[in-house]
Amino acid sequence: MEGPGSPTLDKSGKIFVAGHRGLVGSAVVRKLQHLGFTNLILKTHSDLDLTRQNDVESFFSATKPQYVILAAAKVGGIHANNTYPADFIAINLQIQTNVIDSAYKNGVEKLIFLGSSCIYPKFAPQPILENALLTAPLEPTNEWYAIAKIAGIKMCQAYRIQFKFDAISAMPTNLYGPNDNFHPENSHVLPALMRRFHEAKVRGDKEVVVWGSGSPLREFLHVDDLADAVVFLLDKYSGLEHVNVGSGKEVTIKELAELVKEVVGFKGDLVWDSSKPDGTPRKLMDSSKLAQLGWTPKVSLHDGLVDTYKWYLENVKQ
Ligand SMILES: NC(=O)C1=CN([C@@H]2O[C@H](COP(=O)(O)OP(=O)(O)OC[C@H]3O[C@@H](n4cnc5c(N)ncnc54)[C@H](OP(=O)(O)O)[C@@H]3O)[C@@H](O)[C@H]2O)C=CC1
Ligand SMILES: C[C@H]1O[C@H](OP(=O)(O)OP(=O)(O)OC[C@H]2O[C@@H](n3cnc4c(=O)[nH]c(N)nc43)[C@H](O)[C@@H]2O)[C@@H](O)[C@@H](O)C1=O
Repeated sequence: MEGPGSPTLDKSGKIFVAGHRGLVGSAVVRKLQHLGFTNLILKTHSDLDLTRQNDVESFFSATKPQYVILAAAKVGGIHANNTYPADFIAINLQIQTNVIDSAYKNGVEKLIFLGSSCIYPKFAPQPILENALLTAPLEPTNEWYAIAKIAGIKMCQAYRIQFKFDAISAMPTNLYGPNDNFHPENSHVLPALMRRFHEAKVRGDKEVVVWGSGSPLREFLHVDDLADAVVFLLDKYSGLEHVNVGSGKEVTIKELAELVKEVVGFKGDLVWDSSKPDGTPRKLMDSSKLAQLGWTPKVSLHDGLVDTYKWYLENVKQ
């Protein structure tokens, strides 16, 4: 699944993929390896804790990467964001500040920072254009994470303006795929439901509980598409403004739950737990800027779900 044209990036150049064992980082590594990049710098969280400024500075000064893909972050679904606000703001601010600053100081040629569609106002006009940023209040369940991500965008812009550092930002929509987090409470909706339906099918349960009202709309993108877009932007884009990365297709949570149920093969009923938050009612991004640059997604939600469930069966289930 490749974007148009082969990247002009130096395939033997050192690329530091921060967060390479996560959903996004692992997909980026697969993509880079497929394209023939040979010099990937990969450090686990225990090898290098990116919240520790001195360690990050020593790492950059010793390795001098040419490119940086910043996919390490404190990430989670609506419950995790709502329950651990201090972690979501502090860890993300620390990681991104350390990495962006050290990358600049150590001569990195290009850096891409990953934000999220939750940076936009809760009631932003839909589909959401890049210029909706900072025009109205955020969704309260994830404002701490969103504020950190907005600070990351602004830090890339500030370093570009003051130091001519080629740091860009991509704003992905809700992602899913291999190496997602399938934690029962702290994950995002899609992996949470896949696991819950699978376990209910195995146990022969009659019902599965789904959170909220089912009415919120979400836009989902397969992580292989996102990885393709990240490499595309690293290669082709050097602007001040962040770039939305979405599929352009949205479903209600009820429609998503029905789709996951079908793919997993669970035959029982859905029960809605209205004590759980819905979060933002709708967050469909306008990704026409990326389309005009020459990139469009390829993986349909149905095919992506089939692919992810196959991965889940082979890698996660007990
Ligand atoms: N998943 C999604 O739906 C979306 C994700 N994004 C963005 O994409 C990026 C990647 O997210 P995703 O892949 O889903 O997240 P994951 O949680 O799957 O991966 C995050 C990675 O970061 C690493 N990490 C976390 N803290 C540290 C640290 N202190 N030092 C070193 N490594 C650390 C984790 O390692 P370990 O597990 O060992 O801690 C993990 O490998 C994030 O910036 C996120 O905001 C944007 C929109 C949607
Ligand atoms: C990517 C994005 O992800 C987060 O925002 P979110 O889109 O609201 O995240 P979510 O995937 O957790 O929920 C989507 C919807 O789905 C409903 N829902 C039903 N049942 C389950 C369920 O079982 N688990 C979860 N998590 N949600 C469920 C849930 O109630 C909500 O209405 C941000 O915090 C932030 O991290 C961010 O940027």
